[in-house]
Amino acid sequence: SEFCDAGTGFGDSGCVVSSKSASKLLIKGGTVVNAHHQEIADVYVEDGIIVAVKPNIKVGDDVTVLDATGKFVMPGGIDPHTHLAMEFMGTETIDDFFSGQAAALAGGTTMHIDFVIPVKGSLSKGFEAYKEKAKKSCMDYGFHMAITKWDENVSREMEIMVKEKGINSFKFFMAYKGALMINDELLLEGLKKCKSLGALAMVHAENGDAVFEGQKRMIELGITGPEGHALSRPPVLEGEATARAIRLASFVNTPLYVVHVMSIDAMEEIAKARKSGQRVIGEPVVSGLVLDDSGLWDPDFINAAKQDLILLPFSSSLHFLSHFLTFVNIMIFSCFRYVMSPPIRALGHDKALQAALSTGNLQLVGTDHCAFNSTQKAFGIDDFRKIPNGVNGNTSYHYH
Ligand SMILES: NC(=O)NCCC(=O)O
Ligand SMILES: [Zn+2]
Repeated sequence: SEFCDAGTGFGDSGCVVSSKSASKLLIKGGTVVNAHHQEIADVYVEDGIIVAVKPNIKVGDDVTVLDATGKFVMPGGIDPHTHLAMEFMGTETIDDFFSGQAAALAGGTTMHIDFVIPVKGSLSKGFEAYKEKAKKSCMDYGFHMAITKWDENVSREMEIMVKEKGINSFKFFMAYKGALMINDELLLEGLKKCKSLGALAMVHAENGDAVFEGQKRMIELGITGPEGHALSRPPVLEGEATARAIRLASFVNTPLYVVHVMSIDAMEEIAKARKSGQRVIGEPVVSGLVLDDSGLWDPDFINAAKQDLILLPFSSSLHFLSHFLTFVNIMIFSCFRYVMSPPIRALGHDKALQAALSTGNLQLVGTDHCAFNSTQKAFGIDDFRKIPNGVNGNTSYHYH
């Protein structure tokens, strides 16, 4: 593939790195962007290691030269939060370890960390399954692992993951009642185990019991559309779970990583804990940083529909019908596209999260890339609770 040819081959994918292109490479004339500044310069690489960054580097014929004039040359991004080939809510994400990684590479991300989901609670079975899924990889990746139940075996397997498989971060879902959700007792066991292993505990922080209650309330009120998703799991439930996880981590005295911080409520809990000296990391995601919940409500639905219909080339009735159905599909499901958990929040949370990132109250950005197509999103056409949760975002990771 073109990705393999670019010298990024990895794993069992059959990629072969050509010796000429990989051993000596000059990236010429681009705008080199580093943390401290940017300048037009050449980048000389030998055996995968950057040897020099300066203007007008002269090289011999044995060096592969890439002309980067007019382009930015910057370090590859590391996306700490993705879900590729994830089986979730009765379906599987549309991006697997090839298509998802190809999308990431196109946007300048060169490494990502995905979440292994245990198989019936078994970490080793989950690990084997994800190793298989990842065989088609075309870039670097690592794994976190979710913990979805607790017993002696899980405890032992956590040790094996850390000591033998190179996984040292474990995620606990405080939401998705009846599926991935764990209770406080399990969270405490998990935190203690992470502490004893020197592993990092991560939480998806929403109060799953209250979300369940909120969802029932929406359905009783007759609110079945995507806006019910946001209304049923407001920021207060994210703030509550974030505060609870932080306090339990403090009780156990172990570090905590809060994934996809979507609200001011959660962010302020993290900021407060950090100020008091607790080791807590907060990760906003691209969708939460740059979008607001207006996509879920879409007030222009009818107007947009009229305009597009006039432009449609309907030379035959069949042609018209097919365009119309495609159009309806796009319009209806455009708001479904924004359904993820915790939800994309009302205007204002995005800017506050950006500010928290720039002042250091939040530490790193992920994408939570978890893509479903419109057919999959349509599972929830009559009931927002059945819309597979997740948004895309890994191609645009670097642009934001
Ligand atoms: N975030 C989301 O909606 N989907 C991915 C699974 C998760 O991280 O909760
Ligand atoms: Zn996620």
